Amino acid sequence: MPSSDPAPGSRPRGPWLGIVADDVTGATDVAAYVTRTGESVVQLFGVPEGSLPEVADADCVVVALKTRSIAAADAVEQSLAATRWLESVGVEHVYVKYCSTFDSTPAGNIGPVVDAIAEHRGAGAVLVAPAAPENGRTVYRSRLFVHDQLLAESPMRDHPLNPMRESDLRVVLAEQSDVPIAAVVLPEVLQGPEIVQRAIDALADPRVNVVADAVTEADLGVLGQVALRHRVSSGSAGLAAGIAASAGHGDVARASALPEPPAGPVVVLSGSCSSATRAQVERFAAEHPSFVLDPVALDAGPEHLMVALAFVEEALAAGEVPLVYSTTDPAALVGVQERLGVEHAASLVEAAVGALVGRLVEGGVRRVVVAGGETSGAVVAALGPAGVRIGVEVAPGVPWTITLGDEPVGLLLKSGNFGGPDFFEQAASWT
Ligand SMILES: Nc1ncnc2c1ncn2[C@@H]1O[C@H](COP(=O)(O)OP(=O)(O)O)[C@@H](O)[C@H]1O
Ligand SMILES: O=C(O)[C@@H](O)C(=O)COP(=O)(O)O
Repeated sequence: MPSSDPAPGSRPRGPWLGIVADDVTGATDVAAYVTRTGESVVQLFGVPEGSLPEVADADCVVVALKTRSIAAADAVEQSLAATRWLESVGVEHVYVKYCSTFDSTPAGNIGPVVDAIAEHRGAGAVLVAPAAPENGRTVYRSRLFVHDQLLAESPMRDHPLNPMRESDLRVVLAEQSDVPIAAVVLPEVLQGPEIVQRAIDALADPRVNVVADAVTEADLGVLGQVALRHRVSSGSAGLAAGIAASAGHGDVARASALPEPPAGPVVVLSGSCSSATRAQVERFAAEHPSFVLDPVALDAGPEHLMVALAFVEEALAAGEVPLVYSTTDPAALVGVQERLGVEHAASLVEAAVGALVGRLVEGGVRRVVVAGGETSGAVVAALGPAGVRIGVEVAPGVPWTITLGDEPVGLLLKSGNFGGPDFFEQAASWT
């Protein structure tokens, strides 16, 4: 039987919504969406050791993990640890945030993580709703669209780590999960939460993952009302905002008074090879000093990284906003991956970006713009903040974040496919 949570209504004290996000940019995306609804949101990197003062005052806590592309068993273990921690601070609903393009492989990690958290919390039905219409992700008849293309026909089919070659989410999920899969289709969603809930209640299986259609924010509002009746739900930032809005206790004034990043030198780092980022890199590199980080050269020894660092320091000294990127097109990427191995190539880039950002922040950089989820994970791991406050959005789902602690740094962590062609310019000239 689906298990029910306390009904939405008066404002709870302390965090009521806990989000386990499978990468760092996905976490900032969902944090921004929930922030918009007037809830106060704190984003943490990993599971904290003890309590944090910022958490007690928050309505929503997002735990950003880096579990999207690791072994499923590790992803499950970390996600359960995050869930337990969120439960320890009192959250009522646990939301599993994954990519709006359902980034995963037959080994996981969406299915294994959703199933493990659902089992841990004794959940019955879990919504699986990755739609994020504002960023062009819609789900109809369980097929995921990226703007006007089916997922499997979109640039996601060439993703470096998880090429998505199937658009029917029931098929994708069935490869990763033994739990029965059902669908809630748009005509049901359009009839409102009671009809959706009735459809779920009519399902024979006590434990079921329910792929839910949604093509508008209003659809996600309906699903949000349904999700609030359950202990666990899952999707991208879209459904999380639907849940937060449906809870109905957001403080609208708070959403319009968000913090700005600290002033100071800016660098742009890009390890994303997604199509949106490629266009952003091309445009920014035409106007600003830029350095190509080459995994093959990184593999040859430390010199390439030293050259990159010197290049950036020189540009900063000249008052420029430098760009360092490994961003490349699908054909070149395949060439590098065949030569070095997918994981080794990625880890070379990520280690280099991490090493660079550590030195640059030590040297006084106060705003770091990063493209790519895994790449952002490497940046955060290198800088090591416990968490961030959520600031103003530069593009939908891409907010400035400000590190907690004494010497705040502004981090703008961009999911690969987010932002328009001028995104880096917008970020670099942000006042
Ligand atoms: N030139 C390259 N060759 C091989 N791998 C690369 C290259 N550039 C980036 N990568 C790797 O590709 C992955 C891109 O993923 P990510 O940073 O999450 O970007 P996105 O958000 O676009 O998915 C990272 O692991 C990164 O290290
Ligand atoms: O849901 C989304 O699309 C994003 O929040 C996200 O997770 C994107 O992943 P990356 O492109 O790997 O950052």
